[in-house]
Amino acid sequence: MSDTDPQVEGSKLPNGLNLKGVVHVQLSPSENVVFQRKNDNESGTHVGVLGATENHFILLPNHNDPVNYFALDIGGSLIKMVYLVKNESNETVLRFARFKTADIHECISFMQRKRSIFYETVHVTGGGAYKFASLLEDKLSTKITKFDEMQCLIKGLNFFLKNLIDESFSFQNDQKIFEKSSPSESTYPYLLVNIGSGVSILKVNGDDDFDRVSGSSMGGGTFWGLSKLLTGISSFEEVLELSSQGDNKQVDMLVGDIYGQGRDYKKIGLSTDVIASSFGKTIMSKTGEETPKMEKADMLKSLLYLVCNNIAQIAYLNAVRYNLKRIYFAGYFIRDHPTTMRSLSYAVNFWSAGQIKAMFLKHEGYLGSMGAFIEQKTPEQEE
Ligand SMILES: Nc1ncnc2c1ncn2[C@@H]1O[C@H](COP(=O)(O)OP(=O)(O)O)[C@@H](O)[C@H]1O
Ligand SMILES: CC(C)(COP(=O)(O)O)[C@@H](O)C(=O)NCCC(=O)O
Repeated sequence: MSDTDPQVEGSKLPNGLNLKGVVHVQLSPSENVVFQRKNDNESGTHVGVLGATENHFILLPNHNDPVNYFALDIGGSLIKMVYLVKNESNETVLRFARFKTADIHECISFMQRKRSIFYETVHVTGGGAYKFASLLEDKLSTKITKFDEMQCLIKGLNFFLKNLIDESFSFQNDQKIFEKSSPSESTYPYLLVNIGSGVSILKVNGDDDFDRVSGSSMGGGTFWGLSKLLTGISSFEEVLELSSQGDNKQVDMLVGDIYGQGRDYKKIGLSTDVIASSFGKTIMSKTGEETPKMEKADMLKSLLYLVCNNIAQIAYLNAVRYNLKRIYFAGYFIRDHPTTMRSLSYAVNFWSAGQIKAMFLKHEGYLGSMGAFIEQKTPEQEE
């Protein structure tokens, strides 16, 4: 285990969560599986193949109140859960779990099994807060408090940035370059690009001050859906693994394929190996010739580039539109996956000629659920 230095001195949120001395703990993969199974004492419906975030937990050494808290972000693809438990040493820890939205019953059983503690309400955000409200209230016999998904994303992101050292990093030459991420006034404004099933783009001006400035339907759902259709693979982890072994040049039409091998289109700054047309090689066969057979890995690499390049370009254009120099990419799509982070970083750097920085987050997939966890009921919601 490796601890980071506590950064917050004695803040206590209105909901009673004592954040003094918050410590971020990262487990090695083997420790993590044992840890999760041993402490949860269950077969591990949500454990499966873990995302990067489930290899962490956050220790709240000064929070001694009874532990009674769950928060959910129910999106188009996945349910992300943040919950508080006591560990073997009776310390309070914040933990992270995910379920497929389509398997919401597994999430509900997980919460039912932890029913030894009483909770007055469950904080829920994302579209599923509305879609599944009565199911959750019914099965959990508790009240659901709904929170706005965009508001929760910002709350969660600012919480992580303020309370954890090493939350945010850039990805340069395949290395994570961590920033001391205590946000000062100069952190704002920034752009948040949340890549979930779809993409939401928010300009964040301050702690609670933001506008959703753009979005795109070409997001994580698109990549995952087309990957399934192209390859028949039904595990997202397998898709990511295979994509990193692929060679997109077998599938994409490059500038050099159009201008002649090795030739750049210098006048407009396009080098020979720039993708001219994603998936373009598929249509380069002569009349009467069969469409060339493509390897799964190569198609997946090409598809990942297509989706990442498109998102990065829209992000870049919005950053220029609002004169922003820093873009945080988040959402469960990223999965700490080097090819994804490399591709988003490369594209932002390419389009902005190095003027705009792509940033990533350790808790990339849990901004909304963390936000819902710390969010408070407003007087309107009480009524
Ligand atoms: N194990 C997984 N199963 C399904 N999708 C996954 C998985 N891991 C990562 N993803 C990606 O994450 C996306 C969902 O991201 P998320 O931020 O949870 O969005 P949403 O809130 O819409 O569910 C999926 O569309 C897919 O691209
Ligand atoms: C509707 C959503 C906010 C839902 O969030 P998600 O479950 O995808 O995380 C998101 O999918 C989105 O912003 N889609 C893009 C819509 C658009 O601006 O074109």
